[in-house]
Amino acid sequence: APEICEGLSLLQHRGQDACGIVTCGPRGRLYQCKANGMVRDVFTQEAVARLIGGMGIGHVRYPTAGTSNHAEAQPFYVNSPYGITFAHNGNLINTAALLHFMDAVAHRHINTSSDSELLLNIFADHLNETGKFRINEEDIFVAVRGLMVQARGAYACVAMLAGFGIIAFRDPNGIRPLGVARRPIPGGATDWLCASESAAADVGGFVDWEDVRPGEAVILTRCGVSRRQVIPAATFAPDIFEYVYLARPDSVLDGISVYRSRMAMGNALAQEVQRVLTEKQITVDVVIPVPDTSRVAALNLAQTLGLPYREGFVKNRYVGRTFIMPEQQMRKKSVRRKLNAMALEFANKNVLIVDDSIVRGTTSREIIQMAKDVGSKKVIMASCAPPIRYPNVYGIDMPSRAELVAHGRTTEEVAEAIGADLVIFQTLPDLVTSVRQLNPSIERFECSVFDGEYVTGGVDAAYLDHLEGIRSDNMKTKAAVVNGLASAQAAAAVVAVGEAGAAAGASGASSASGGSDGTGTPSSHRHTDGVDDTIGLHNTWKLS
Ligand SMILES: O=P(O)(O)OC[C@H]1O[C@H](OP(=O)(O)OP(=O)(O)O)[C@H](O)[C@@H]1O
Ligand SMILES: NC(=O)CC[C@H](N)C(=O)O
Ligand SMILES: [Mg+2]
Repeated sequence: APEICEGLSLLQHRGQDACGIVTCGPRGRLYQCKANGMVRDVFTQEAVARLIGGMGIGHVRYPTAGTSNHAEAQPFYVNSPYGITFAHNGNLINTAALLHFMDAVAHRHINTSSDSELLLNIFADHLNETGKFRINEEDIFVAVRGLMVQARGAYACVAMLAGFGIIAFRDPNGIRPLGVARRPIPGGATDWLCASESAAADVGGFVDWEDVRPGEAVILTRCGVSRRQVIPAATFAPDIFEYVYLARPDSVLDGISVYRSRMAMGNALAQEVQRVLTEKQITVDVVIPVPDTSRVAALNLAQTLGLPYREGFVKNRYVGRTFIMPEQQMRKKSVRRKLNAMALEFANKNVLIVDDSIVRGTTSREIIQMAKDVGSKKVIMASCAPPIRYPNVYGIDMPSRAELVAHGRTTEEVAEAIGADLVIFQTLPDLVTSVRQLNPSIERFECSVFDGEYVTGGVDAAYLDHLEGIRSDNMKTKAAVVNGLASAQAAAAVVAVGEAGAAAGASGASSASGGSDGTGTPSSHRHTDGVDDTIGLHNTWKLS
C-alpha cells in the first residue's frame, strides 16, 4: 500500500476528485480505502498501515461519467466470481447497450452511474461464464477478450482477483496509456508494477517500462508475467491530448517523451507565430507561459523566436489543476487563486502568452484580464493545440460543444470571447508531426477534439446530443443534487445495517476493524450511504 500510495501521488495530476486503494492480504482477504479527496488527504499513515498485503491496485479519479459522488470512487469491487477489484482509466461509449445487457442477460445490478462499475461487471460476467471452481490464466485471457468484444470506447484497466493476481489490459485502439515495469528484488524474485504513466515506475525504482499494446492483456501472479494479444489491435491511436496536457512531462508514453513532444510543439508553434505576427505587423516584447503545463513549450518557442522568456504568472503551488475540476464555478475561481500576474513583466509591453490549450477559455479569459489589469499594451495568446471544436468521449471531460470556446467560432471570434488582441493556434498537422516524429511507428493519434473523427466509430450526432444532455455542466450539477438526495434517503436504512454490522465486528468477525462499526472507521466518520458500498471488504477508513 505505501508504494501504491506513492504511485498515486505521482499520478495525482490525472485525477483530483477521489482516490482509492485495495490490497490483497493473507488468505485472499481484500482491504480497501477510498474516498473523495486528494491522495495526501485520503491516505493517512494509519489508513495505509491497515492496507496489508503484497499486491494491490489503486486509482485517482477524474470523473468522465456519472457524478463526483464518492460512491463512484474506484477501485470497484464485486464478490462474485472470485472476488474482483477493478480500476479503469478512460470512458465507454456504448454504456446504454451494456446496461441493457446487464439487466436483461447477465442479471447484474449496477448501482452507480459510473461506466467503470459497468465495465467491471462485464468482466465479472465473462469470468463467470467459465463456470469453474478455480480459474487459470487461459480463462482470464478469454474473459478479457469477451470484454473487449463487448465494450466500446477507451479503457486502460487493472483488475485484481483475490488471492490470484493482477490483470492489466488496454482497449484495442490503445487510446489511454498503460504500461508495465519490473523491479528485481534480492533472491531472484521480481516486483511488478502497472501504471498509466512511466513516471510512476521511475520513482519506485521499477525499470524496463513496456507499454501494454492495444488489445493486449497482461497477467501478473506469483509465478511471473504472461502477456497475450487477446484481440487484434484496431487502429493504434493514442490520445494526442495526453501529450498536449494530461500526462506529466517526465513520462514516456508509447515510446514518446512527453517532454520532448512539448518542446517540439513549442518549436512548431514558433513558426506559426512568426508568420502571423509578420502578416499583422505586430512586435512582441516578451513570452510568458501559463504555469504549469505550457512552460516547456513556451520556453522553446521563445528561444526559437529569440524573445525573452519570463515567468510573469506565479503559480500557487497548493492549487491543483483547474481544467479537471468538475464545475465551472470552481474552475473559474481556482484560476484566480492559482495564478498571480507580476506587473513588472507585463506593464507597457506587448506580451505573448503561451498555453498548451484553450478549451473552455476559463483560464485564458481570466489571465488575459489579469495581464491587462497590470498594464500590458497588447495581449496575444498562442495555443500549442489547435482550436478544440468537438467533444471528447474517451476520458477527457469535455462532453459539451456549447462549453468549448472555439466551437462555432472563428479564430477572431475566439480572441474576442477571451478578450485577447490576437489568438494564434497551432495547426493540427504541426501538432501531429511534433508528437509523431518521436515515434513514427504510431500511424495515427486520436485527435477527435480537433477534427471530429472518432477512432472507435459509433459516435454520431445523436450520440453527442445524448452525451451533452447527461454530461454538460448544468446536468452534472443536477445529477449531483439528485444523487445527494438519494444518499440522504438511503442513510436511515443503512445506519441500521451498520449497527448490526458493529455487533458482528465486536464478536470478532472482522480482523482488520479498529472502529466501533466493524469497518475500522470511527463512528463519527461513518460512511452512511453504503448501499453502493463494496460490501464485504475490510474498509480501513472512510471520509463521510
Ligand atoms: O481553456 P480552459 O478550459 O481553461 O482549459 C485549458 C487550461 O487548463 C489547463 O490548465 P490546468 O490549470 O488544468 O493545469 P496545469 O497547471 O497543468 O496547466 C491547461 O493547461 C490550460 O491552461
Ligand atoms: N479518468 C478516469 O479515471 C475516469 C474513469 C471513469 N470513466 C469515471 O468516470 O470514473
Ligand atoms: Mg494550464
